[in-house]
Amino acid sequence: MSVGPKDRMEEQERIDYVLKEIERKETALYSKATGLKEDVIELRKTFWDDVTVNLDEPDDVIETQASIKQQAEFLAEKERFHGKIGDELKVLKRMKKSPYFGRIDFKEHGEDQVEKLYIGISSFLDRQDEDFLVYDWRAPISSLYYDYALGNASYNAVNSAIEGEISLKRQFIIRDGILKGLFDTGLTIGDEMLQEALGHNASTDMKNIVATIQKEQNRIIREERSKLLLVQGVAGSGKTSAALQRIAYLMYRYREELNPENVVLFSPNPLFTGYIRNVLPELGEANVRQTTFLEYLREGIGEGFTVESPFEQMEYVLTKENSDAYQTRLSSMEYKATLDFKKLIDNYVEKLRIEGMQFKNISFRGEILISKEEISEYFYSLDEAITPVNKMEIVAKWLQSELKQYQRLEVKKDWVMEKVELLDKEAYLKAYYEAQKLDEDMFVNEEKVLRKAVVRKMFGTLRKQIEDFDFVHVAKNFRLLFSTTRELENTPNNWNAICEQTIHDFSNNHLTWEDAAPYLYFKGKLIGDKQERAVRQLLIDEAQDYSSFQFAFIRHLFPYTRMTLLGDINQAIYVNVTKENPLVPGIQESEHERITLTKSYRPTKQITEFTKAFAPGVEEIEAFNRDGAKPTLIRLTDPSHSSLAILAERSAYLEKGHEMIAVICKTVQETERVYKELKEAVPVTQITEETYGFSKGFIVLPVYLAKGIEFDAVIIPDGSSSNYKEKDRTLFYTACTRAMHDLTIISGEEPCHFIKEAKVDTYEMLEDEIEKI
Ligand SMILES: Nc1ncnc2c1ncn2[C@@H]1O[C@H](COP(=O)(O)OP(=O)(O)OP(=O)(O)O)[C@@H](O)[C@H]1O
Repeated sequence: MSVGPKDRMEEQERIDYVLKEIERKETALYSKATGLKEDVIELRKTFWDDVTVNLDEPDDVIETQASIKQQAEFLAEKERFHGKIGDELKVLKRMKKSPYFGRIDFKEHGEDQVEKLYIGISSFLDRQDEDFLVYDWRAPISSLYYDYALGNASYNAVNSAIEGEISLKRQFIIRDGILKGLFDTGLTIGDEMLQEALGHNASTDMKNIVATIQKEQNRIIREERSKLLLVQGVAGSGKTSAALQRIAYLMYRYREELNPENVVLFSPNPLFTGYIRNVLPELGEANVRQTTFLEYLREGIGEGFTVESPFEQMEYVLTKENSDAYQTRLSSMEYKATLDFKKLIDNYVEKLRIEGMQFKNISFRGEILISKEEISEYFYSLDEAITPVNKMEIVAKWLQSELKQYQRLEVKKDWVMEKVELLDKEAYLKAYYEAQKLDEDMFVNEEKVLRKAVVRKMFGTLRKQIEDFDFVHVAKNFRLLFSTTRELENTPNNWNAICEQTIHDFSNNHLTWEDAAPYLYFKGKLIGDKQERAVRQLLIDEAQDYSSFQFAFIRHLFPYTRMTLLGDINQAIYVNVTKENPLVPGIQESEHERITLTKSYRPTKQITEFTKAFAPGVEEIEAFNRDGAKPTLIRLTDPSHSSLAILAERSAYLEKGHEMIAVICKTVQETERVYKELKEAVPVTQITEETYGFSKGFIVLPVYLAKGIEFDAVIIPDGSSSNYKEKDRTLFYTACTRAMHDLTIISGEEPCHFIKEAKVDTYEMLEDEIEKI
C-alpha cells in the first residue's frame, strides 16, 4: 500500500500537534514539581516546628510519637508524589523524541465513526483529559495493532470482547519529532519496520521492541491465564525481548498489585544482566529483581563454602577429559541433575527424623555449655511426627532458655570484671543509667548491672547462633549422606566413587555446581528455607540450562509464583540437563501453556540458512528475510596463522562499519590464548565471568558468556574438527548464532563436521588466503 505526500504532511502535522501538547504538559508538570520540591525542602527544614514534643507523661509520649509519625507521613507522601512527577517527566521526554509508532483505524460494530488509534510507549491524553492522543502499547485496545491484519478484529475490554473492523494499519519511524518513515501494511507488522530495527549495529544495551512486536511474541507478552508459561524459541527469535516486554506488560496490567520486588528475573550471567538493564526503564518501568541462579544459591549457602559456578563446571567438562576423576564427575553431574537424587535426599531426611541428625556443641569461652549429644537427645525426645524444621524451632527455644540459666551463672564469675573495662562508652553509660534507676545502693548496683551487660553482650553471639539454627551441623549431615547411603537402588553404578569424590570436595569446603542446589535444598529441609512467598512472577531466561533438580527446587522456593520459562533446547550447553527439561516438547507439565517461536530475527537470512543445517534440534527454523553476506570459512594449512586471519577479518569488518566484533572461543583456556596473541597487535577486551558490562569494540570471550548477547560480527577462531566434536554441537551453534550481520569461522585443514552438514552454497570458503598475504 502506498502512502502519498498528503498523508505524510497530515501525519507530520499531527505529530507537531501532539508534541506541542506534550510540551504543554511538561511545563505544567515542571512547575508542579518545582512547587513540590520547595515544599519538601521547607518541610524538611521545619519538620520539628509542627511536631508537639512532650515526654513528661506516658500519654504525652504516645501523643508525641503520633505527631512525629503524622509529620513523617506527610513528608513521605509529598516526596512520593514528587518522585511520580519525575517518572512522568522522564516518559514525556522519551515521547518527545517519538510520541508513537503505530496507528490503526478501527470501527467498532454498531458504531458510525472510525476511530484513529495511535500507539506509543505510554498513554497521553488531550488537555481536557478526555481523549487519548496516544494509547499505551499495553492497553487492551492496542493488542489490535499486534494481532490483526486489515479486516475483522477484536480485543478484550473489561468484561467482554469488542468486535469491529480495521481499515488502516500504519507504522511510523519518528526521530526527534520528525517523521522519517511511514508504511501502511496489510500484514501484522510490516517488514520495513523490522528491517529498519534489525539493520542497525549491535549495541551494548538491549533495545525494546514495542514498535515491532510480532503476533507470536505478543502471545507471550500478554499471556495471563497459565501458571506456567513455556517458551521454546530458536536462537534470535526474541525470547529475551518478549520476556522483558512481558514484565513491562504485567507491571502495567497489575499496577495496583505488582511492585518491582514481586517480580524476579533469573538471567544467565552478570554480563547479560548488564546488557538488559535499560529495557524496562526505557519503557518507563523500574527494573525488577534480577539475579543469576548462581548468585541466588551462593547467598543461601553462605560463606562456609566456595561454590563452583556453572561456567567453571563447564570449563572442567571441556578441558579436563584426561583427568582420572573425569568419568566419575560426569556421572555425578548427570545423577545429581535428576529427580532421583532429590528423592534420595528426601528419603535420607526421613531417616534423620528417626536417628543420626548431627548437631554442634554450644560452647562459651572454650567450655561446652550444651553438648551436641544433649541437643540430639532433646531433638529425638520430641514427637517423631513433627517435621525436622518445626522440631528445630522447638530445640532453638529450649536452647535459648537453657542459655538464660548459664548466663545467670556466668555473671558471678571473675573474668567478667576484666571485660567490664572493655565495654564501649555507650554500653557503659547505658548500664550506669540503669543502675541509677534501681532504688538500692548505687555502687553495688552499678557493678551488677555492668556485669550483666558484659555477659549479655558476649552471649549475644551464641543467641544469634541459635537463632540462625547454627547448632545443626548441616554440612556434616549432608556429608554423611554420601557415606551412609552406599549401594542404593537407582543410584549410578559408580555411586561409591561419586560419594568419595563428593566427600573429598566437601572436606575442602567446596561445593561443585551439581551439589550447590541439592545442598541448599537439603539445608532447607533441615532448618527451613527462605520461601519467596511475596514473589508473584518469576521469569527464567536460558531455561534450557537448568536441571530437573534445579527446577523442582525453584518451584519449592517460589510456591505462589507464576512462572515463565524461556529457552532454546538447541542451545543447551550444559551436560545432561536437557533430558527432563520442561522445554522439551512432550515433557509432561500440568497447567501450562506452551508457545514455540521458530523465526529467527537476529542473524541475516544467509547466517540462519547456514546455521540451521547443524542446529541440534529437529524443529523448524525460519529465517527473517534480511540480506547480508554469506558466512565465511577460512581454512588454514598452518593453524598458527589463526591470529593473522582474525586480524584481517577484524579490519574488513571495521571497514564495513561494524562496531561490535566478537571473537567467540570454546573455552576459557582458548580465550586466554587468543587474547594474548591479539593484544600484542590491537586493542582488545577479554570478557570473564566477573565482567558486568562491556563497551563497543573488539572483544574475546568464551561462548558460554556470550549467551543471550549479540554482535555485529562474530569470528570463531578455531572451528577445526579437533576443537569441536559432536558433543560440542550446541556450543558451536550458540557461538554462530550470536552474529547479527557477519560470521567468519577459521579452521585448520579439517573443519568441524557441522560445517560439512551445511550446503556448500550457504557459505564462502577461503583457502590459504591469509597465508598468501
Ligand atoms: N519483534 C521484533 N522487533 C524487532 N527486533 C526484534 C524482534 N524480535 C527480536 N528482535 C531482535 O532480535 C534479536 C534477538 O532477540 P532476543 O535476544 O530477544 O532473542 P532470543 O530468542 O532471546 O535469542 P537467543 O536465544 O539467541 O539469545 C535482538 O536484537 C532483538 O532486538
